[in-house]
Amino acid sequence: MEPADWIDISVPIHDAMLRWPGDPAVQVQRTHTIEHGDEVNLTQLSMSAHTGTHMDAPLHYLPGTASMDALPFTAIIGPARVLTVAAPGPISQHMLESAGIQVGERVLLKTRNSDHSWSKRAFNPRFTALSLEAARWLARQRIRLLGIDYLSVGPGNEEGAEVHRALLGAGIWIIEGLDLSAVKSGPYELICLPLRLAGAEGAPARALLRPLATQEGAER
Ligand SMILES: Nc1ccccc1C(=O)C[C@H](N)C(=O)O
Repeated sequence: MEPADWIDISVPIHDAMLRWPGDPAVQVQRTHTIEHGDEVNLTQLSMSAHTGTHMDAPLHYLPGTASMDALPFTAIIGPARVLTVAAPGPISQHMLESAGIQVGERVLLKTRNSDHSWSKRAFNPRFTALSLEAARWLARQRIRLLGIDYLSVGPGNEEGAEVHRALLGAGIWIIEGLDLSAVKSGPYELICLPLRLAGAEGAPARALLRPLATQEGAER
């Protein structure tokens, strides 16, 4: 029996892509072109480390803490659960609690952000994010990894910073900017590999999911 195919849950990186307000423009420029007489095709990149699908290290909000160098591979490779949160508004503790999240889980939240190809639209200041109480609850649950389908796990106000501090302070690594439009709730195998940016507080990442064999409909 063939294993199910991997699904790419990272967004393409290109000049016109959506970015967090305040982040520099993304530039993916061809500096050498074979057709123009160059020996090779070559691209030069300029962007924030928090562009598109990316990870946040504790250092993003907590001075003196772990940078991307210290990323434990166990956070980014292994079984993960996609949890659909269909309700509008901030994600509450109750919504997560009723899903029975366990210690050590890798949790990817598919919210209403996924209804609208978020990465192809203008910045939505009312994107769906975690409430502070939900973030604090996840911190107490000691999950391993939290992913979300927008450029931030926390709302775009002061509470967003508190949400990050609660999660990162509990040793929970974060993936933001996921494209979960092609996946439904259920158990998956996750591989997320952020770039090894030395000493950095974040890094762009490629992320893939594959339905676990136990998932209904995954076997063919
Ligand atoms: N890219 C930025 C540029 C300037 C200031 C904040 C940010 C952020 O990304 C904060 C956001 N709440 C985050 O998910 O980390």
